[in-house]
Amino acid sequence: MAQARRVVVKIGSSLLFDADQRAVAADWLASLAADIAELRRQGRDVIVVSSGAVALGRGRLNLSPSRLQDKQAAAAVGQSLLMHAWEEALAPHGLMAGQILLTRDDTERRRRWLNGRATLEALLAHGVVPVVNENDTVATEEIRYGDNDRLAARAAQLGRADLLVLLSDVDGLYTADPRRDPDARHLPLIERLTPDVLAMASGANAQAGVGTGGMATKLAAAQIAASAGCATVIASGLTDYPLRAVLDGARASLILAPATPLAAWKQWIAGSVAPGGALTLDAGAVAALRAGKSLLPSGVVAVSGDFGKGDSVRLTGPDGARLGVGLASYAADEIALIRGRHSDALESLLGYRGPSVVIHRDDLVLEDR
Ligand SMILES: Nc1ncnc2c1ncn2[C@@H]1O[C@H](COP(=O)(O)OP(=O)(O)O)[C@@H](O)[C@H]1O
Ligand SMILES: N[C@@H](CCC(=O)OP(=O)(O)O)C(=O)O
Repeated sequence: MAQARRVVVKIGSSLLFDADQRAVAADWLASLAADIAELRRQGRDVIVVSSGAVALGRGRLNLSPSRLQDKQAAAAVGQSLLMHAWEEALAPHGLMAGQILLTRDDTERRRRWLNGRATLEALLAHGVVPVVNENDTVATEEIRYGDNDRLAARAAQLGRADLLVLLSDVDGLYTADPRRDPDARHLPLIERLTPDVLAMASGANAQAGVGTGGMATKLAAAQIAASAGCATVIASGLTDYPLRAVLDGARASLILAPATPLAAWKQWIAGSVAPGGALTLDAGAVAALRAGKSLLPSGVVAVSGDFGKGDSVRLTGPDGARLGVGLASYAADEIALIRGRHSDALESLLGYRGPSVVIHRDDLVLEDR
């Protein structure tokens, strides 16, 4: 955590909701908010993934829903209570909360993904703490995450975080469920999530009552995060100032990621996307890209194919030589309009203010010469 540039912190319902008081665990949340403020003072971006809407809504409505639509109704009531709690906790530190509600669909469709990513970046640029939860009111079984551990991993991927912190009621991964097996050993460092490691975790803890995850979903989340170049820490949220405790050396489990977020993102672009079109560039643009710059509209000579914003496109030089592949910030018909033009002219040509580049350098993978 002391090295991370961008941290996603996930808080489960059982930590945020005080079941005895049937209300937000306000003092604990205030201590977590102080930790978040401290991380931000250190120059780190923080994204929160917070459960608790269903639990809070149940309390307010005084019902124990079992049908999906009743849980969704509880979430609708509880989500505003949840955001209010975050606003109140962050305000003493001069911080604002910004609500982001996602379904699995939003993180699987590329255009929505890019929009979500842009919003997240804009919130962080404005100094806001994004507070992410599942969009429970519209999520049906097919498009639900169901637990916020995996949602948190997707948020980490969306935000290109380098650390995901899953705060739980247990201080990390053990060789077996420590509630059931007194001989279970704590594992401080997991270099790779092998099948043996994955088999150590069991599913949801029926006793806990609120929350849906269990250790198995935490490891599933850590796997998603690792593939996006993000390490995961599983730590106890049962103490006040839980992030400070981890920084001070409290027992926790660290699951490493094999690459950096940017390298993982570029591998994904290079490997898993079939290009939907092509751009021919002039010699100046080729030289600029080789020097590590983004692609400006002025360097695009020709567009082919019918691709949308966020789709991958092949890039070729003026002589037809293959240059690489990248994700387009604009659709093919828009690039046809703005190609060869200066970035200043884009707004009047397109009728809205979009990105100043056709392909951002982070979204670009060049072939070796
Ligand atoms: N191998 C394991 N190591 C640690 N905890 C485990 C393991 N297998 C199962 N568990 C259980 O997972 C629980 C954590 O999951 P859960 O209660 O869903 O957390 P949260 O509500 O914080 O998401 C622990 O309290 C523990 O009983
Ligand atoms: N979106 C739901 C949370 C789902 C859930 O319980 O997740 P978790 O606490 O990770 O087991 C809510 O806000 O109540």
